Amino acid sequence: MSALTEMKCEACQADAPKVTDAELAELIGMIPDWGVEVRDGIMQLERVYKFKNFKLAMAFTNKLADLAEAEFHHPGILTEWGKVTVTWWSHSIKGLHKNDFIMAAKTDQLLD
Ligand SMILES: C[C@H](O)[C@H](O)[C@H]1CNC2=NC(N)=NC(=O)C2=N1
Repeated sequence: MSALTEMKCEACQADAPKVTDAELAELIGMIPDWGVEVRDGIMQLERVYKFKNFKLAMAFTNKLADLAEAEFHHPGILTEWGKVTVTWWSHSIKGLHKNDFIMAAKTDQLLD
């Protein structure tokens, strides 16, 4: 159980600061299975989860949807046969907020 999974997302206002480079370096080290991608200039966290079939991939997707609703912070999700690609970033600031790292850690917990 990492410190991130103990935290709750905070309401992310449009003027909320993006994580600094130093915060990014510290936080990404707490979610070692996640990578950083930049798409259309927006920094995002991304991980691909592998499953035995589509039914298991979909079950994971539905659990993730419940988590997102509970935290009111929502991922990008690509669900395919045997894999789910999850992407976290904060729409309101067009970049990464601590919320995204919290949600990535909580996404990993869905596998437990
Ligand atoms: C309209 C806006 O996207 C929503 O109000 C909330 C809910 N979910 C959200 N999810 C994410 N990832 N970022 C947001 O800024 C966000 N804002």
